[in-house]
Amino acid sequence: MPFLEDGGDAQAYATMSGTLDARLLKALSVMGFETMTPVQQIVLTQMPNFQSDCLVQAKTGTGKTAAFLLPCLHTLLNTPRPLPKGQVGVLIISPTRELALQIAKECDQLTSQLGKNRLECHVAFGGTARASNMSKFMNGSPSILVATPGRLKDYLSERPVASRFANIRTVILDEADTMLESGFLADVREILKLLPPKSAGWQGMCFSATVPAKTRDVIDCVLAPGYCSLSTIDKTEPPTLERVPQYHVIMPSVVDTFNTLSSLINHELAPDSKAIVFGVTANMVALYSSLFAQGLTSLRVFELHSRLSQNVRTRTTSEFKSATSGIMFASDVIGRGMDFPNVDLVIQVGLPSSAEQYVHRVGRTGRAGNTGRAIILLTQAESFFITANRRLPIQPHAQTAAIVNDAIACAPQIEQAMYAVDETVKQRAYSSFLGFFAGSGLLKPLRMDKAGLVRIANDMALQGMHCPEPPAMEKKTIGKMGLKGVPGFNYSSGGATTGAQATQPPRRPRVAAKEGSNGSHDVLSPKQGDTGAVKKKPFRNGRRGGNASAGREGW
Ligand SMILES: Nc1ncnc2c1ncn2[C@@H]1O[C@H](COP(=O)(O)OP(=O)(O)OP(=O)(O)O)[C@@H](O)[C@H]1O
Repeated sequence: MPFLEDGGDAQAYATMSGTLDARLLKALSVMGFETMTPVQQIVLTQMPNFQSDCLVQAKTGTGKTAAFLLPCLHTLLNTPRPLPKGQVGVLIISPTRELALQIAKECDQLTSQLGKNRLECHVAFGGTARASNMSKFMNGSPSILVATPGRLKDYLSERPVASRFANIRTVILDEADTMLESGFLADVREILKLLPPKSAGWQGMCFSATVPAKTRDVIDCVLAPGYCSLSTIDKTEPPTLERVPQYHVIMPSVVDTFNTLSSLINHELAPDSKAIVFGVTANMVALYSSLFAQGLTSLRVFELHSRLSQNVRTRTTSEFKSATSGIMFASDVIGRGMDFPNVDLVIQVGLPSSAEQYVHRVGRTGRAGNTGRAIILLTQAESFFITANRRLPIQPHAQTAAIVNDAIACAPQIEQAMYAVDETVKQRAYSSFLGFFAGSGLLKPLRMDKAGLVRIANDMALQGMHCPEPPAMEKKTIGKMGLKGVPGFNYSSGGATTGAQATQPPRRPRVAAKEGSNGSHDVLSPKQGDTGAVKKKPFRNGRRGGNASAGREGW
């Protein structure tokens, strides 16, 4: 299918005959890739040569994976210095496990026509058995490795494994802006120290939809001076795809989240829809998913976040990829790069970690030339995100009033469904909500003190989750969140709650808050062998950093 974002003539892959390896061209044809996407075209026709260092920027969902795989695979297949057996020639570093698997799959498809000269592509990421994976790697002939930073660092710390990289030809950072953010940068630097030096001549490639100015400072970790910079993005355009109209729905407070989300889903989704709903923390996502699985939607409910086992994550990813309809409640583990075909709607509940993350999440729809819609559901207090990011083309949802009104009618059904949700799920969601806010740096710009945060969390638990009392919290956990001594908690002592100590009477809050899993958005924790944690600062100009309009009464 030709897919050019802005119209114009798509160049056929057939025109690359003689330039691109014939076996790769055959594989592209088998995959149904007849014409190049703009990023593929710019890389394959404008890079000085296929071995050049490059920084490539293109919008989400426009085919960056093939754009970085094709030049390096061509080089591997046509080099006068064939790769010694067992040596890794191409290393792709990806921020998430799911993305690593997706890239490896596309690589296998592109190398499917090599016959007995096939190139082995291996993956390495956390959450899987280290020993058996490593022995598979050591006993195989991996020419290509797709890895997440944590597990890769771990692999490289073993000398026999590191020796497999002595002939490395290309190092690729996918989602380069994430890989070069503070949470990951240390890992990336560490990995580069364990690889042959840049002076050994390997090619560096950095691909991303967004390249914030600050990441350019560190890009020289991977790219040699004078690298080629390519972009298919017109700087005057909004950073998301034009074909994805984007809307906001503003609800009064966080207590209204569940009813309003239900109303929004009723308004937006048809029986054949395929949608992703992003929540801010893994445990909030788990709550949405448990709630909506109580018969609130006729669509099949999928759940994906870091608190699930890797087996479940992998199975869910593959099932949602092939599903023709369904609703996936997800955290940022799939916020970037993941390609789920035919997603027609993306809903974001609460604040994304940054404007860039907002853009990446929107990019889960409207992919490969398809259409899609994106909606962000915020509380009144969180609506500063819209004004702080005017460059994002987010319009008020035309049916906001009806959606917010109909939320009231959804209340009885939500209440019933909430009773059926496991108390542990609610407790974890409550705790993650507190943890996120307490550690987010958002309290100050929202003019909310710690006692106010606990009050709002309790309101959400009592009125939103219909808990009989605020979920019990261990003193130790409260201390870790920096909330020691803050009134309003229902302390547990080794599992038993002492509810009388601090339960507040149910009270309709004037405002709301949002989320967090142990104080963090659910983006790849280095502990899970995935990525670095998101840095949490208040928003400003698209990044967290504070905003004058954020401090509404009630926060
Ligand atoms: N030349 C092509 N012709 C048809 N389909 C293509 C072509 N190139 C890529 N695709 C399809 O487009 C979709 C998006 O590709 P891909 O996942 O590589 O995008 P991306 O730019 O890496 O996205 P993100 O920024 O979200 O990481 C995939 O389903 C892929 O199979």
